[in-house]
Amino acid sequence: MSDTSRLPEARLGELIDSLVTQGWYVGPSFLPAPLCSALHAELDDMTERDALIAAGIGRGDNHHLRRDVRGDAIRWLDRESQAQRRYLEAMGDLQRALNQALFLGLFEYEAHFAHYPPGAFYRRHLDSFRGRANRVVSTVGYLTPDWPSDGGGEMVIYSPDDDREVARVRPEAGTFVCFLAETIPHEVLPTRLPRASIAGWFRRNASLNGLIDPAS
Ligand SMILES: O=C(O)CCC(=O)C(=O)O
Ligand SMILES: [Fe+2]
Repeated sequence: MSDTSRLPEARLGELIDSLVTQGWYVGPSFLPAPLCSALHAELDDMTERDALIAAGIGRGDNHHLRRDVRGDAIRWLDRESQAQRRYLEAMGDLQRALNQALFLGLFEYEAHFAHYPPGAFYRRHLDSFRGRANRVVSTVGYLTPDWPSDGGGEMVIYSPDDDREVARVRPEAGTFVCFLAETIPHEVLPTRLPRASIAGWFRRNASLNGLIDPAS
């Protein structure tokens, strides 16, 4: 893996402009290729070792499995590998850039690996409900190289205003997507191939029923 995981200033600027004007950003070749392949190898290894857990929906007591809604298996990043630390460092750069440009007051980032086996999908949803949770900005980094055009598994982004499809993203290694968690509906179409990604969220400190920043 190369030495640096720093994100180029120009790409960060492009991302911020796009978030401001349309609420979402899609950046092909945004993440360094050596970093993606190290993370991909790590996720493959976790899949083989059965170290992933079926993803659910909802938070806290409301958490439950819904295979009719989402079919991925996940594992939260824990800084155990150099590749994870580099990815999180890059997200730290992004967090600083977002806070400086947009005064979002983001204070924390949480992220999980996600493996979608063939046939899996994630129905249309929002990552955060208005006025409830504290996820402000969503990110997805894709890890599978040479994704074919008939591989399925695209991420579809919808307009918050009129529900029209505004983007369809092939989950190709290096591509990075970022959007406003409370307003941008999106979904993952059924994938034909095993699909590898890291989904993450920048959070703002939120107070709920007198609890500061309740656990997710
Ligand atoms: O993997 C993707 O393209 C999106 C995943 C997603 O929407 C989520 O995990 O909330
Ligand atoms: Fe999502």
